[in-house]
Amino acid sequence: MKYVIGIDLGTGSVKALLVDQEGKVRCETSRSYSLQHEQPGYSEQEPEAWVNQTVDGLRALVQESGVEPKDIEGISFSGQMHGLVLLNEQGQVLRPAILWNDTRTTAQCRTIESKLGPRLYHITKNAALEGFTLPKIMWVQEHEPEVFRKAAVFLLPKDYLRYRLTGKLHMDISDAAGTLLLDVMQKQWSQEICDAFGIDMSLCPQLAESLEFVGCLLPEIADRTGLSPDTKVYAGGADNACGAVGAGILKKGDALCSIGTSGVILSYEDQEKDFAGNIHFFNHSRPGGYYAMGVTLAAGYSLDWLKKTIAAGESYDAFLAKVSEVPAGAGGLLFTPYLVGERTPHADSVIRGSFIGLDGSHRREHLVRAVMEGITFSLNESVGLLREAGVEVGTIVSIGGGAKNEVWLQMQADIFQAPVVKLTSEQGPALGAAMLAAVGCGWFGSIAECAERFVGYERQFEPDPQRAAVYQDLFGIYQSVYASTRDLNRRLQAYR
Ligand SMILES: Nc1ncnc2c1ncn2[C@@H]1O[C@H](COP(=O)(O)OP(=O)(O)O)[C@@H](O)[C@H]1O
Ligand SMILES: O=C(CO)[C@@H](O)[C@H](O)COP(=O)(O)O
Repeated sequence: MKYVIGIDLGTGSVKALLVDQEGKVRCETSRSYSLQHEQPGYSEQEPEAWVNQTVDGLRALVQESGVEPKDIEGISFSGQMHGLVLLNEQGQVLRPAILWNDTRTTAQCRTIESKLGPRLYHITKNAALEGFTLPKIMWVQEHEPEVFRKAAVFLLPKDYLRYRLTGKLHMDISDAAGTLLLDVMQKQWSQEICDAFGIDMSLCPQLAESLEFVGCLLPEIADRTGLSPDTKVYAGGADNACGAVGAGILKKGDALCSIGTSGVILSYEDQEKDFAGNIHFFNHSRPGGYYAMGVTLAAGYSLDWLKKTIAAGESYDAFLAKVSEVPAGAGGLLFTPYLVGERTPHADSVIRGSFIGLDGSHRREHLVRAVMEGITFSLNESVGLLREAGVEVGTIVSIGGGAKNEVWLQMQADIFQAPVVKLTSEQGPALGAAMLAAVGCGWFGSIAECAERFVGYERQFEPDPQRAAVYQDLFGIYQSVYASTRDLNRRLQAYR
């Protein structure tokens, strides 16, 4: 039997999956690392921690699986999007990576808008948002000019990891689409955007398709992990593109809900479509494909925050056990998940979360249910934007940590008013990365062919008409909380 490895470089941890030719997960490991929030709105990570934890996880994967290293044919990657890694001429990291959920770049976004006007959307198909990479590059240019002067190339997180594993510098197109420097339809770096902001084109790395073979493992990495130096490495993709691959979202009409640290609603698109910048539009890992996506910045993060705050040390199952005892609507308690600001539909780095309607009778499970509902309402705003743009959102495949809980899956069906499907084996973007390696190795003729073997659907959750009606009503109230708390949060900003 032959194997491939899929690596997902997430925000909280790196996960490695060893998958066989039947699509069965033979072994998995996970290693975590921390986030640094030096100031409110800042979110950084040390790229060296990604490398060390990945190498450690790979070594454990090889050892625990007992598989012969020569039988592991290929590796590919999925990674948290948008994070800025700057390297000097020698390939050394110049400063900590500035991550997707860092919101310090509002001023740079306004500069991008005023300088490029409609050209930004025309070229990149996206709006200027704090999380994207170009504003981060501009922030370093303005605030750390001595660092910027030394910068020879920029990479995204999983591209840096791949560089350290292979010694080869590339960025894959699905991830490059989230930089605001890529001409998304032409799949080329935009000279016009680089010129507008004094960025030398040499800062942009060589582009690769997700399925492209980029090299083999460095001997030093093979030594440290126990893998063969002949293991073939394929470029890989953005975590949301890989999540889509791993969930079989590969043709028009397919839609995905992912609840990880962030939350995502995504639909496959087979051609250019105008979302007027309200929704992200990126290249898919399937060659020639695209996807439209709305993002809730603090989805799983919000539930994690509540768990850490009121139930530290408890398992998720224990923490969520009583949620099913509380009816839809959490006893009149509403939560907005704006703990780190918001992306879709309110691109707002200043807004923060609220509990509205707290009552003396509310117990812990009301808070927990309200947080789960608030996250799902936020994702429903993205479902609404897709539907308004004419996308038919039918069945939605649900992945990520949020898909582990059946009450939450049913809640998704009731709030989205769409059937929600759970995968047989929910491995998230790491499985998508393994599938890219499997296709790269030539096991299958296409990603779709691989998905037929690797992706299975276990159960479908149908919307319950009564609960759907309750949620529809509450959703209207939820939507008005943003406008009602916007100015309050601006006034509170000084106290953060
Ligand atoms: N058993 C569970 N039930 C419901 N939600 C869970 C469970 N376990 C984790 N989660 C949620 O999923 C999130 C982590 O999801 P994951 O897909 O692993 O995230 P990431 O890839 O961003 O690190 C947590 O923040 C938490 O909110
Ligand atoms: O910013 C985005 C997408 O635009 C995020 O989805 C990141 O890609 C991080 O994802 P998770 O760690 O939550 O999976």
